[in-house]
Amino acid sequence: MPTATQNPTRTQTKMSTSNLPIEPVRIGLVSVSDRASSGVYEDKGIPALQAWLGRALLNPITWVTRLIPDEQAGISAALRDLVDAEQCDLVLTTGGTGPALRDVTPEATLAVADKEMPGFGEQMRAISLKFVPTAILSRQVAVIRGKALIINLPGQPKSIAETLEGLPQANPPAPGIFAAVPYCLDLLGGPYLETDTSVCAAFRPKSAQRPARS
Ligand SMILES: Nc1ncnc2c1ncn2[C@@H]1O[C@H](COP(=O)(O)OP(=O)(O)OP(=O)(O)O)[C@@H](O)[C@H]1O
Ligand SMILES: Nc1nc2c(c(=O)[nH]1)N[C@H]1C(S)=C(S)[C@@H](COP(=O)(O)O)O[C@H]1N2
Repeated sequence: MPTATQNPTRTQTKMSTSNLPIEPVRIGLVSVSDRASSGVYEDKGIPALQAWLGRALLNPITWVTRLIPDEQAGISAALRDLVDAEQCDLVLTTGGTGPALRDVTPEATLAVADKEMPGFGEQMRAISLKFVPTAILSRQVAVIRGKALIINLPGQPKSIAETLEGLPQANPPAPGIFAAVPYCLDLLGGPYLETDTSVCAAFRPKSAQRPARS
């Protein structure tokens, strides 16, 4: 069932030292799973995405969620709806990126793309190899549609934090992909994403940084 909900932990408008309010963000979440969508097992994809993003982001978040089967036309339709009608700034999918016959999330994502962003898939596979040797089986992609960034993540619920957060404390550090998402949204004219640096330090060039909050 389509749903749009507010992040209960970050609803009030906060002010920065520079007096700019923290901007709200609309995030679409799509869990692609034949078994979770038909009730064979409970969906853990959307809760895992909300848990990580709710920890990482200071912005008030409106979630728009979809739990759907591995059907290419349905996945593309959900992505178009989340970007074009629901006006999501960022859309994350989980599941359906592997080599199995029914894994078609990358094809469905590329079908709605204005531009491809290959760096995200490259970095996710590089990070994931530090967790599992089967990381190379994920064909995950990221694309721009309109002013929104759409990113595929693997279906295994633990892979969500692994790929978004990476291993920033490792030597050498392995940055997760989310560090690059705030500046990507800046370049698309989206909301200014602010992160809890203990979870994920957003990287922006100095010229794009706003004063830090106290
Ligand atoms: N949405 C989900 N909720 C809970 N667990 C999941 C979810 N998606 C995947 N998993 C777990 O991760 C494993 C690997 O995910 P994968 O996407 O390959 O599943 P799958 O074999 O394609 O099946 P399905 O599409 O029915 O979830 C699954 O076997 C399941 O244990
Ligand atoms: N970080 C991370 N990446 C991962 C995994 C994982 O557990 N953690 N699982 C891999 C496996 S086993 C598969 S088959 C592919 C594709 O998974 P999907 O079809 O569920 O999207 O993602 C890979 N990438």
